[in-house]
Amino acid sequence: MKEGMPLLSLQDLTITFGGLTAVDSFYLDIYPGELVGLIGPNGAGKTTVFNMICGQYRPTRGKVLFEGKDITGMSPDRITALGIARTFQNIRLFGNLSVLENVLVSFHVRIKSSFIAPMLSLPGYWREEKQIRAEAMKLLEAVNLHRLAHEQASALPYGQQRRLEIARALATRPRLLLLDEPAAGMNPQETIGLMRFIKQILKDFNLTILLIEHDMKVVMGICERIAVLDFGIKIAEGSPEEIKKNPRVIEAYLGAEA
Ligand SMILES: Nc1ncnc2c1ncn2[C@@H]1O[C@H](COP(=O)(O)OP(=O)(O)OP(=O)(O)O)[C@@H](O)[C@H]1O
Repeated sequence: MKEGMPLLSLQDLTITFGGLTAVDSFYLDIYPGELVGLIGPNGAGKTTVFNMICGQYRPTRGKVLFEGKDITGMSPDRITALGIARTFQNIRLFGNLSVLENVLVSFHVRIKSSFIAPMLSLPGYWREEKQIRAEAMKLLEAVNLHRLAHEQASALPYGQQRRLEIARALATRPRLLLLDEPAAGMNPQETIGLMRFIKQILKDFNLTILLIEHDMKVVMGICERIAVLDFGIKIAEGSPEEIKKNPRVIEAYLGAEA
């Protein structure tokens, strides 16, 4: 067990839609600097967990604590401002805008969504457009997309669109980054690149990452710890080695295939 306070603590997290309990009393602690995987068969409730962390869904029961603070039921904007960012299963970019413009939009969202901003009128607080552009370019450099800054986003190969999407999430300066199936639709080479990329940003941006992923090579290759959901219930948690040989996990996946 890790020492100190978890960055994110999910406690008894539960949500029902009509008669269906999509997530049932889910507990998970994530510590600063960790890269944790969240896996499970289709429909297990993984994305629903993300939606409850980020404020898209309000849990029926239970709590989301971030840095010890109860953020359950807060608006997505406020949660972003507190330092949680996410990407989606389906890439969400402004395809007709350039790579740079896509990141600029995210910076503007960050400034707008900061609930302290309107109260501050300190000179120099409001960054000039020029400074924001410089910052956006710096971010693109850090994720090695700067050479493509003026390309149209939709013209990028799939793997780079994924990186751009992650760069947009990074523009909000998160402490916690939630990645929803980042390797989906990637070819094997793009997947290897993505794994390196995730490990690199974890370090370079001082992040903590929770990752949903179906590609077991990715999950087993980069996660230190993995939680497994099946029909909304956590059936296992442990190291990749432990998860690989866990009979309940094997059964859940074999059952899903059959
Ligand atoms: N807004 C909603 N209204 C009704 N049911 C929902 C809603 N959101 C999710 N569900 C249901 O909750 C369950 C879990 O869905 P979720 O998308 O979280 O699964 P998942 O593990 O992310 O699946 P996948 O791997 O296929 O993306 C599913 O049965 C889904 O139909």
